[in-house]
Amino acid sequence: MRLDRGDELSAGAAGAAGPAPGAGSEAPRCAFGFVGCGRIVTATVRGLVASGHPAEGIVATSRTNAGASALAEEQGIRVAGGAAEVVRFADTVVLAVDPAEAPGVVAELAGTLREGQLLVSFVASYRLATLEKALHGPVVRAVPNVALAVREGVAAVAAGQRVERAHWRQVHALLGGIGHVVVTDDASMELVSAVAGAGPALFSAFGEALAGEAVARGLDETTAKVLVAQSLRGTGVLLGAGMSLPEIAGMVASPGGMTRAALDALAARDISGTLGASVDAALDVSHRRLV
Ligand SMILES: NC(=O)C1=CN([C@@H]2O[C@H](COP(=O)(O)OP(=O)(O)OC[C@H]3O[C@@H](n4cnc5c(N)ncnc54)[C@H](O)[C@@H]3O)[C@@H](O)[C@H]2O)C=CC1
Ligand SMILES: O=C(O)[C@@H]1CCC=N1
Repeated sequence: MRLDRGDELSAGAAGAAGPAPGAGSEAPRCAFGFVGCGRIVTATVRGLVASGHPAEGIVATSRTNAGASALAEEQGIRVAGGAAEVVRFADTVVLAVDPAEAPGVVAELAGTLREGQLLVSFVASYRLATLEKALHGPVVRAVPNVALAVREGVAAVAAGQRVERAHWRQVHALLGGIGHVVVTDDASMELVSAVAGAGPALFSAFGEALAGEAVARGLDETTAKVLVAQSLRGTGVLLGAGMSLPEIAGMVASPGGMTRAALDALAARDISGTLGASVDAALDVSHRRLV
């Protein structure tokens, strides 16, 4: 639902709280406000709500508000009439628009953020220094991934110079319950995006290729996909149980057995070179659009 009046926020169909349009002039404060409401924000909000965060404490806006309204229908969050309204009602503002849109949105936000109000940017290829120069306030750059949706995400974060202890608490409130938070520096963020932001897509592509090879050799497609998907999932659970990647490989590969032969074939065909080309391709895009 889009609001008609700038001082009110609406709750989606699944949300219980929030002033009805036409009621009072002050909406309850929202812990998190999202400017941009696409794939990564959907993942973040699903994770937050699944972890018990009240949906009425989340507000979002998107270009036409189609994305924000869809997420409001699904999760019960509030929809704001635009970026300025998100800033007005949220304690922490999260910027998650396309990189090409970010400079314009940041210029719009520059005049509206309150003194000391934290902005967390998920925008790829958008340097911390550029954000700080435009906003003159506390800013954190974060590279999350979509596994936040199931509270198994990872997010690397780099903090600007005006970030204080209280802001770190806000960052942990946003990301700490839905993913592993790794503190890093801005210079590492392009690489982080290439391996972890893109990570779920890369592992999915690897699984698709593996299943495809089984199908090409005669296994039916459904069976192949189930086998590979569950192998991928099980590997993740083993990692979560504390095993390292080499330990998992070592537990599978019997000396002189099938897995050892399979791993050797991968190494002989330069799996590192293949993945290196993938990382380089991602970095190339990132560096070309870096601002
Ligand atoms: N999808 C992912 O796994 C990850 C994405 N990111 C970054 O997060 C940002 C968002 O990514 P996605 O959610 O995948 O993109 P998306 O294309 O799914 O969503 C972009 C959202 O921004 C909104 N938007 C665009 N221009 C706007 C404007 N001027 N004002 C308000 N809203 C506007 C769109 O309406 C849409 O809701 C990008 O910068 C991306 O690089 C970072 C890490 C992971
Ligand atoms: O594909 C992209 O450009 C963004 C950054 C990392 C994940 N998604």
